[in-house]
Amino acid sequence: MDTEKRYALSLHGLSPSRVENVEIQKRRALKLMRSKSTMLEKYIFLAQMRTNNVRLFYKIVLDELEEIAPVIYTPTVGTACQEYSNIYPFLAGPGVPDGLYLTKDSHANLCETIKNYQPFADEQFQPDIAVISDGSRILGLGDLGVNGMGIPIGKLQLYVAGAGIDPRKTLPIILDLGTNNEAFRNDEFYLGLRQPRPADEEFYETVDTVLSALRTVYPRLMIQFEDWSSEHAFGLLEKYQSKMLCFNDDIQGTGAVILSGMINAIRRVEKENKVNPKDHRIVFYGAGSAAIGVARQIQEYFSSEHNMTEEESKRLFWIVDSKGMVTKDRGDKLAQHKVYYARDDNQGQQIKPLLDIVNYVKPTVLIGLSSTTGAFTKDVLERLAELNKNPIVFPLSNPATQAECTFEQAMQATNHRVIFASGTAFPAFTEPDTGKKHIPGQGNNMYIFPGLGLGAVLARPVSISDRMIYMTAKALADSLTPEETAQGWLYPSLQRIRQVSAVVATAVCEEALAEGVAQDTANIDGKSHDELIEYVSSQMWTPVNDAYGTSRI
Ligand SMILES: NC(=O)C1=CN([C@@H]2O[C@H](COP(=O)(O)OP(=O)(O)OC[C@H]3O[C@@H](n4cnc5c(N)ncnc54)[C@H](OP(=O)(O)O)[C@@H]3O)[C@@H](O)[C@H]2O)C=CC1
Ligand SMILES: CC(=O)C(=O)O
Ligand SMILES: [Mg+2]
Repeated sequence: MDTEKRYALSLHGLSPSRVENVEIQKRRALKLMRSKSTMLEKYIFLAQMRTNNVRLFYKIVLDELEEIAPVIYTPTVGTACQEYSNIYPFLAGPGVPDGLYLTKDSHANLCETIKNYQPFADEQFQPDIAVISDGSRILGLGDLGVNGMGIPIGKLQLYVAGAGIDPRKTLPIILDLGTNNEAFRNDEFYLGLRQPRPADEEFYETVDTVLSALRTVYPRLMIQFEDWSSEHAFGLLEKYQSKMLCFNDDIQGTGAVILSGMINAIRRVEKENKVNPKDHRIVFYGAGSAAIGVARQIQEYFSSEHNMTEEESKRLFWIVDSKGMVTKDRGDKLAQHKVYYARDDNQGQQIKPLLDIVNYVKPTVLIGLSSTTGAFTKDVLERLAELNKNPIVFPLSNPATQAECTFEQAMQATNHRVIFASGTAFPAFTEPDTGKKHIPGQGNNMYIFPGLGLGAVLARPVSISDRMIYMTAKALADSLTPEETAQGWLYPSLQRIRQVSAVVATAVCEEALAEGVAQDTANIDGKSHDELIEYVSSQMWTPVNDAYGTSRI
């Protein structure tokens, strides 16, 4: 802050005399952050910086996204959530809320409680996007109750960094309905309700009340459901998808991002190994919200782009859950979301070990969304490499501790032939003999949700259709530069995240216009594709053009 401003605001004499620009502030902050010995300490340091100096925080996040994303997002956000009740008092500054905490008791004056989250007391800055979780399935770490707040916060930080949503227009929400995590309920430091989660009737009624209140207070709000257990994730999506502006990131965002990487992997093996796309056989290890969401998107791709009938495209998938391969005649009552993909051609065979399933199916693609560390063993990976010149292996569970295998394990077991993407970024792998360096893909919904949200905010469709989600996947797949494609990458460089989000947001606007459901058409209708990308990009908030949230120095 310059000297004149200090006088104007009566802040003169309250800080050292030197007036600094944001570049030197950034260098100092990075030096301090890098000196921290653990990732959690870095997380706490950055959370404090966000409270004290939002502008500097986002300058650093944007400029150094590849270094900072693993701190504010997966994997460290997983540790932060596990520790949230222990670190919470040291994260935000006094009087600066980090998000909106709702319980059933807030009901009496719900709208007032929602309005009470006003870090920016200005009509102009009403929230555009809320990310809401009930903390029941936080990454692959299970029920973390109120500690799950780290997830909505982290996702919204990526909305700002990735798609230029103004931080003043973001609303992180945790709906604290208790927790079934007994260790937390017995922990003296746990900050949430110490009661078991309610039965379904009360659950759906409470969520309904909260969503109605949110929409009453902020009628333009887009709501992202995040990390709700699969038991409820599908039910909520089905109930609200066509009724309000919302989507489920774990089902739809993940579906789109993985389809996108899969399109590029399929193109690669078609070009290099002449594998006919229709000959793919895809095993999903895990059958929860993420796996089924991904399967649905990939199926849509085969139906739309490869003219397969629904029955043909459905038969490309074998789904595996904790009891083994999902079949119609397994003898247990399948959860509703598993029924569609349950096989009926297994001739009575029920197979459980993954290696046996691989031998039975002979897959070209193995996708992990099971939160089961190390499930893709050396034997499994070696067998895939025998079956395929370039096996496609996506261990997508988060954080890295839950991943089905590491990049190094996949490279070693396949003689460096694997086509790979994981949910949390793994380090690059260097071939010991040749020194050739391989960069793994990161199949994480962070490539989709920021652009999807920005597109929804700009076009304000009545609701988010399945086709819009599908179009984001195609746009992301086509967003790679020729250099990125030549290197065999499945996803674009994170450094280009804003360009990529502009392309994704444009796809949403175009599809909303095509479907005739866009409500804010004045600025987007009648523009060419390139003009629309330019317009979308021009709407992104940047920390350098805005003095908001600067510190006192
Ligand atoms: N990369 C990305 O962008 C994303 C990654 N994810 C990750 O996906 C994972 C799963 O999320 P979600 O689907 O919501 O979670 P769920 O807990 O609903 O699903 C987990 C699934 O894995 C199955 N499973 C558990 N143990 C085994 C086992 N030993 N063998 C085979 N299957 C097993 C479960 O079986 P059963 O049904 O029998 O219990 C269940 O179907 C999480 O780690 C999450 O972080 C999620 C969203 C995005
Ligand atoms: C990335 C994400 O949304 C998850 O792991 O749940
Ligand atoms: Mg999630």
